[in-house]
Amino acid sequence: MARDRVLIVGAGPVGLVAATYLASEGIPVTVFELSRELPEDLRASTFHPPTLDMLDRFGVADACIAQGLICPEWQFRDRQEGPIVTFNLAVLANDTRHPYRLQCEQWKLTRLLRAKLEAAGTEFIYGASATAVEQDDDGVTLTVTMPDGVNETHRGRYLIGADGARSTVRKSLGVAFDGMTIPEIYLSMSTPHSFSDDIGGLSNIAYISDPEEWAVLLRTPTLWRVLLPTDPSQPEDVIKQADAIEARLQKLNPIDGNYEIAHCTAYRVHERVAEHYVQGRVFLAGDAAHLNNPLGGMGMNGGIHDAMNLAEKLSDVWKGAPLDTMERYERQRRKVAVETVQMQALRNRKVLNERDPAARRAHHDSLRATVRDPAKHREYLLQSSMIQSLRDLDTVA
Ligand SMILES: O=C(O)CCc1cccc(O)c1
Repeated sequence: MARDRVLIVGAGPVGLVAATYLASEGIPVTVFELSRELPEDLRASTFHPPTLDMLDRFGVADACIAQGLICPEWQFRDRQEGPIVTFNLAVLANDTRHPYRLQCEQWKLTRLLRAKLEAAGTEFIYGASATAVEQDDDGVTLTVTMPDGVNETHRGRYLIGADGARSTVRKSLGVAFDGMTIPEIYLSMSTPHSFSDDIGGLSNIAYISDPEEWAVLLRTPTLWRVLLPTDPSQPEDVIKQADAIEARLQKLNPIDGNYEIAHCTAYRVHERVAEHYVQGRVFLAGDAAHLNNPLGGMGMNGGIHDAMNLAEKLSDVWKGAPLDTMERYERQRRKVAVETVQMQALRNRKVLNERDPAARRAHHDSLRATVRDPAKHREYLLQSSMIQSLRDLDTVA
């Protein structure tokens, strides 16, 4: 007999949001995490308005807001021309309870959710490296290798793979993950240096276009994050060399003295969507199901939206709805990944590094016209804040 529970692989925001939803419905959950502790590194830090609205359900939105930075504005700038437009999320006041972007490190959310789950008696198994998933008519069997090298098997009624881009769950199901790798390496850094002290009128979130080297500047409660595209033919250790980083930051924003670098990573970026999100009793969510470039901060948010949609339907299934209810999860959320998130992320990258001066000018003019017109301004922000994609879900059978 299957142990009567849902197994969740991955204790990132996606896995823990799904776990919290299910636990709040009285459904027993076991969470498996590869690391020995919840990771505290700097990953996603942007929370869009509807994600905060969702987190309200668990009583954690206010605690994230208290630990984060409320950003009602974000900017599009150009390295040569300076500010092009400033979007103001206050125009969404009637569309969301949180008309702003919140900059808050994702680990603050996972800590809050874990505390809630632990208080509710949810089982966490750390250091568990998932190696295989099998299923039969009664349930699923997850095999994990523990830090001492011992293999364990765990049974459950259903399994959620929220185990990230290299998802073992997805691989174990043999689900294709087609798409492409972007021909750039992204160099992501953080520094305590305050860019807004040097650059007049700089918003806390700024996308800066340039035909040679676009940039993103993003402020978190304690640091500024900088994202730069990098030639992929260079080895990672060369890209991350201190003097190379210093030269690039000085070119972006010259200062006296050197930049202090708190954190630096270089990563390859993929645009991929899993062929299936649902295979019998096993479901994929977040990066395990879809990957896109980070421009626009849609990765973690989209993953949390997956987790809410999935958990709501799985909760119905647990209470007696047919298993094929889950197929609609795939139809709805896969469509969002392909038709909205991926398209938007690719467009964001294209406009940042547009080389044709006429096309660049046309884009800047179109942004200015959008911000000038209140209806267009709101419509643009409904899209970029991921509200519209949630509203459109109802149109999917
Ligand atoms: O657009 C966003 O919200 C995230 C873009 C970004 C900024 C800084 C570092 C990084 O890895 C991504």
